Amino acid sequence: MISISEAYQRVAENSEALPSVWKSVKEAVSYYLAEDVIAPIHMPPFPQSAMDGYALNIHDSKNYKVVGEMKAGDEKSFQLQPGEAVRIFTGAAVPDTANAVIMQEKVSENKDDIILLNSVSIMENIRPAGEQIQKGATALTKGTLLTPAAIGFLYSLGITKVQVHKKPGIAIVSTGDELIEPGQPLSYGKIYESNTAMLHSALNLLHFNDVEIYKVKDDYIKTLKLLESLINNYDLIIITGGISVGDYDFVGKTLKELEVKELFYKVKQKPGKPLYFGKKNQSNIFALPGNPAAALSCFYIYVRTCLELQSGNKNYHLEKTVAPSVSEFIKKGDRPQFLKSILNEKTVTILEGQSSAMLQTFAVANALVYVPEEVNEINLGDTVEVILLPE
Ligand SMILES: Nc1nc2c(c(=O)[nH]1)N[C@H]1C(S)=C(S)[C@@H](COP(=O)(O)OP(=O)(O)OC[C@H]3O[C@@H](n4cnc5c(N)ncnc54)[C@H](O)[C@@H]3O)O[C@H]1N2
Ligand code: MOO
Repeated sequence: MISISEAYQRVAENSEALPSVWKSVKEAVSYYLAEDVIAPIHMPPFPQSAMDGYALNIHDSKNYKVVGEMKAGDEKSFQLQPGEAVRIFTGAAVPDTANAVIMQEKVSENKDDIILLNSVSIMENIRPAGEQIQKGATALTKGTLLTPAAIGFLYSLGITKVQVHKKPGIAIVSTGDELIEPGQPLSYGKIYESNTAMLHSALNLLHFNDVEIYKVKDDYIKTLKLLESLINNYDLIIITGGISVGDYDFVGKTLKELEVKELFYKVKQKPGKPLYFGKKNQSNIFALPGNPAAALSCFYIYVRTCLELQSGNKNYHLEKTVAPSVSEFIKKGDRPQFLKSILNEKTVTILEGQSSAMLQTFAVANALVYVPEEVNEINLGDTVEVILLPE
């Protein structure tokens, strides 16, 4: 049995960024750039007016003659002499012969001329060509997360395709003879299968949408055949259940039979002791405990880390904070523990019902309090480490 930090490190060391693929920018939100993006144009592409007003060729007097009009999109050009102005609107190209734009609120307008009510400074309200970025400069660097703002920026440069790290293709596998689909009648000894829907929704929440779901009975041959068909066809395989030591727990045995390289099996933690992580060729494989709350805890701590690193989020780390506890807790046993909790602005509440079979508590939690091995109890006001959950 290895420690949490050792297990975490093995996940981090064995989750390489996936190869780059070309992706349409409009579908690239939440992807990470695999290459620097170079600006193909100046932005703005021309000197641009930041205001509705008048573009001026400045001279000594406050009177200007208005010789024409430029609205956004106009392709006209004007040769302004000192003392001449054009009526101009926000976003329009400022004539090269103008050296300031004055807001219309700061002039008195007559028929063909204007009088400035304020002084004006050179380049006022003109966004020079390339002010935001120059043609040939690096617009976004490799490793950048493509947010909606980044998508907009790329489009503003006319870029419609980028190289991003592929996101993992993911298979979720549920195992167990006791599992019934919701919608079917529940017979004695059976429970509704909930882990695949839970993990699928956690993946979607984190922007991993290339997911397929498989279900298999507690049957050695069927499990072997299914896992054999998935290995090499998915970047990440997440199995739930059947990883403990029972006679009908076939996951570990079949992974061994399929020559998956075991990176660890069993972590000194609660919940999630029988967590397994392995690798074969391009496939990373997690076997999560079947107990739903244990499966989800392991997902947030270990599987998510693997997914983020595979996606090129090389600076990923668990989001943590510290907060004073407003609950008491006595730890049984010596395994470090992750406790379903509610973190608010100032304090953290450790919830009742921490069993790894219970999801009711998890359903209202937004954080996990981490209780290290050497800590046996948490008292009111103790500062505790808190891992934030995605919402
Ligand atoms: N002798 C020992 N027994 C157990 C040990 C141990 O060290 N020695 N470890 C216990 C711990 S800790 C855990 S956690 C569980 C993990 O067992 P498995 O991963 O083999 O999971 P299963 O036995 O298949 O299922 C456990 C539990 O979860 C329910 N389950 C499974 N899959 C689903 C699903 N898709 N949806 C909803 N619920 C599911 C299943 O019905 C069981 O109740 O092992 C302990 N045993
Ligand atoms: O790991 Mo188990 O989740 O302790 O019940």
